[in-house]
Amino acid sequence: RQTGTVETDAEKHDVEYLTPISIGTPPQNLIVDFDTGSSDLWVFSTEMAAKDIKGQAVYDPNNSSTSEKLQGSTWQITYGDGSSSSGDVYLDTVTIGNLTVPNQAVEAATKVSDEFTDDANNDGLLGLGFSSINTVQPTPQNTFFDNIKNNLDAPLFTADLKHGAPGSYNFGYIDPAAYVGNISWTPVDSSQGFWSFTSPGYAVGTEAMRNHSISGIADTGTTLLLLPKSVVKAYYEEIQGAQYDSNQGGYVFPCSPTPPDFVFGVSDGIVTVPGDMVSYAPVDSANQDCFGGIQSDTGIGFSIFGDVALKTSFVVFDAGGLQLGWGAKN
Ligand SMILES: CSC[C@H](NC(=O)[C@H](Cc1ccccc1)OC(=O)N1CCC(N)CC1)C(=O)N[C@@H](CC1CCCCC1)[C@@H](O)Cn1ccccc1=O
Repeated sequence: RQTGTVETDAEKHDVEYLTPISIGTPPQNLIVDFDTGSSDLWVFSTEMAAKDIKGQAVYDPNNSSTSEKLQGSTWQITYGDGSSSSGDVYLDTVTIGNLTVPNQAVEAATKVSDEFTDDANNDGLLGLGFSSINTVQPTPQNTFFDNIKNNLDAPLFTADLKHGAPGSYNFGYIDPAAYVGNISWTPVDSSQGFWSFTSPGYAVGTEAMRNHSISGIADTGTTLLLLPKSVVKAYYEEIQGAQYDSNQGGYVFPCSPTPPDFVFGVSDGIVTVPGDMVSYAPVDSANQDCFGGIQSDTGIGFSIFGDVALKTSFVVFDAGGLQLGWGAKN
């Protein structure tokens, strides 16, 4: 039985959290985005056109004595923000921290959309969703976590993302030093391949909780907290000068004073997103107006508890108990 831990770095404005992994023999080091909202491990590779690579590290299967091509297998993925990638598949050794999976499906990109080419810091994605939504054809492949979970002390991983500071992903154990008080547990519906749960209600600032079920997914790969239009409207109504800015594609408000906290329920507990974390980022160099970290989930079909919500807490993704645990950070 094993456990493992790896540090993840917050990019500017916590826009994404990037984590080092190594692939192949000898190990090739890449830095990727751990995404609990998807289930493919794909990386920039030597099979891509040179013009699509701008600063990223690439995986070279020919330079790994343990790589084995999964003949006839291909993959193609499109994300909620419209970005996409596709390619073919190798089995190879993948190591995260001190944990190694010898025959992990590594999806080598042959094509990526401009959003990925333009994100020089990100060499690929490591999906931590359920393997049922892996895109490899003809046979979907297991995620790193699914491959290793039976060798872990416990079939779970935790995300401890921080505001503007390195955080950590732990595998197989709950670090008691990472949280205070009790963890609030809520059941997960994995039928769509996501870490889906239903929050019983929310509150704006110091107001009383409103009974309003919000069904969504815990998604480390999404930057913002995307909620139902009615909830978002109720929140921004409490901020002087807040308005929907179609140019920015979301609600914008004066960066000061600090906006009210946003509180959402998790079964018998609550999670508080501090107002200063709701001011996602200044929209102009004058730093007058800020783009909101809480925006609408219109068109997605469910809410997304992205990094703005996750970085407030110590979050346990428990595949054994099929439950999510939210703990107050230490
Ligand atoms: C409505 S899901 C939007 C969400 N993509 C984001 O959150 C991007 C992340 C980002 C950050 C920095 C550079 C590039 C991209 O960031 C913004 O969209 N931002 C940040 C900056 C803000 N100014 C505007 C809003 C999204 O597709 N996530 C997926 C994983 C992403 C894909 C892009 C690369 C990073 C990981 C994924 O879990 C979302 N999923 C969740 C469930 C089902 C399908 C699905 O696909």
